[in-house]
Amino acid sequence: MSDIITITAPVNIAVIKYWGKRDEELILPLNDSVSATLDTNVMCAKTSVCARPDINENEIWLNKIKESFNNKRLQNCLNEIKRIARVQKSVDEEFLSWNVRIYSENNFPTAAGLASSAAGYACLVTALAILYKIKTDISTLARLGSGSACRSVYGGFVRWHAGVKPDGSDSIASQIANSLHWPDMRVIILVVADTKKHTSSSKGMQCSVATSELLQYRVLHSVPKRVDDICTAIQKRDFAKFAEITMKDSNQFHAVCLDTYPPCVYMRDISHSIVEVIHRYNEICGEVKVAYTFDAGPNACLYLLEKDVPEIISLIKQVFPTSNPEFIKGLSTQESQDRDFLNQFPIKPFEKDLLKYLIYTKVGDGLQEITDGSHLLDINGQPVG
Ligand SMILES: Nc1ncnc2c1ncn2[C@@H]1O[C@H](COP(=O)(O)OP(=O)(O)OP(=O)(O)O)[C@@H](O)[C@H]1O
Ligand SMILES: C[C@@](O)(CCOP(=O)(O)OP(=O)(O)O)CC(=O)O
Repeated sequence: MSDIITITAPVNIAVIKYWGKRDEELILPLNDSVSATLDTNVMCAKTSVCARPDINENEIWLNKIKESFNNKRLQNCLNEIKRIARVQKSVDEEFLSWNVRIYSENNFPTAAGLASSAAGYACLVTALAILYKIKTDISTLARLGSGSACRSVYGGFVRWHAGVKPDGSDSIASQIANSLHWPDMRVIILVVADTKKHTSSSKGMQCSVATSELLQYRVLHSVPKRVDDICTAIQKRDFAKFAEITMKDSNQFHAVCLDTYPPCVYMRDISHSIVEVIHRYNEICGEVKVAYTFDAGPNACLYLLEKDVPEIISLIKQVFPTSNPEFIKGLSTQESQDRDFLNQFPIKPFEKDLLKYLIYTKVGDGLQEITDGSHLLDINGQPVG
């Protein structure tokens, strides 16, 4: 019988996007990417695992529902961890013969373009690596589940190095700066839709690699310089530069999606309206105070500094009116009292409830092992509650 191992893992949102693989099986990217890891107190995946002789087949439960284990990525992760355990002789053969139960929950919408797979796989492989007592680079294991998951292993600002080796051994994530480096950096996620998206990132990027000429240009000419420049901007805490690169990279990524044949359309009218509002706001301020970025979905992720949060929240509520009494989730915040500024803002309010809610959060730490006993499985390996 094994102990129960429980891990929490964060979501990460890329500012230089990963889009396109050079190896589908090993999940090796065409380009480096850079992200910020978000606070697990607001958004996280939590996973408990155990191995027992009385579990008849490997099981995975996601958000209280038993899912099929017949999932290639999941099996690749488990097989690789067991292979390493055999090589390192970290557990005995009997332990290796037992089946596992994986029980995972996300405290935010799954498969909605909010990086659930990143948090989920980072959590899962870390819990299994501890269960099988192996010593290895966790980001490499997480990458086998979902590329972007390798960046959720670390807190703060993270770079995933594409690497050049065919076996992927140099395709790993590393920390650029920890979560305390830029303490006033804040993140607001504007949730337009929290339902499952039509074209998964995996399918979408496969199609882009096959058909988009712009993707080739992006990989060769745009990303290398942007990655260097944004790492420098992060080191120097140069918000204006960080923001400009973030927005340009999001725009180019979605241009690649449209250059894909047939096109992958992830942004919606409301997404484009958010882009317009942010550019108008920055223009009026005479400096770049807020950046937007969009993953493979319509939801916007805004990066901004803490001092500007009240004004931006008030502006969003004015331009995108809501009837949701619980519109703001996450950290507590205040709103701006500067009615003059808001009254003079040149974009008139859109129709009500285009935005479902927003999540206010900050840059946070990476993975954490839960040692206070709040597991999702009890001592008999059964789901708690
Ligand atoms: N906590 C979890 N544990 C294990 N697997 C998970 C977990 N959360 C999500 N997943 C896996 O990730 C899949 C969702 O990945 P998908 O890439 O479609 O969406 P997303 O990660 O929310 O969006 P994106 O990657 O575009 O930001 C789920 O169907 C499931 O297989
Ligand atoms: C747009 C993105 O969010 C794409 C993420 O793609 P995934 O990591 O979900 O793809 P797979 O490796 O196929 O699982 C950009 C990013 O996070 O860098």
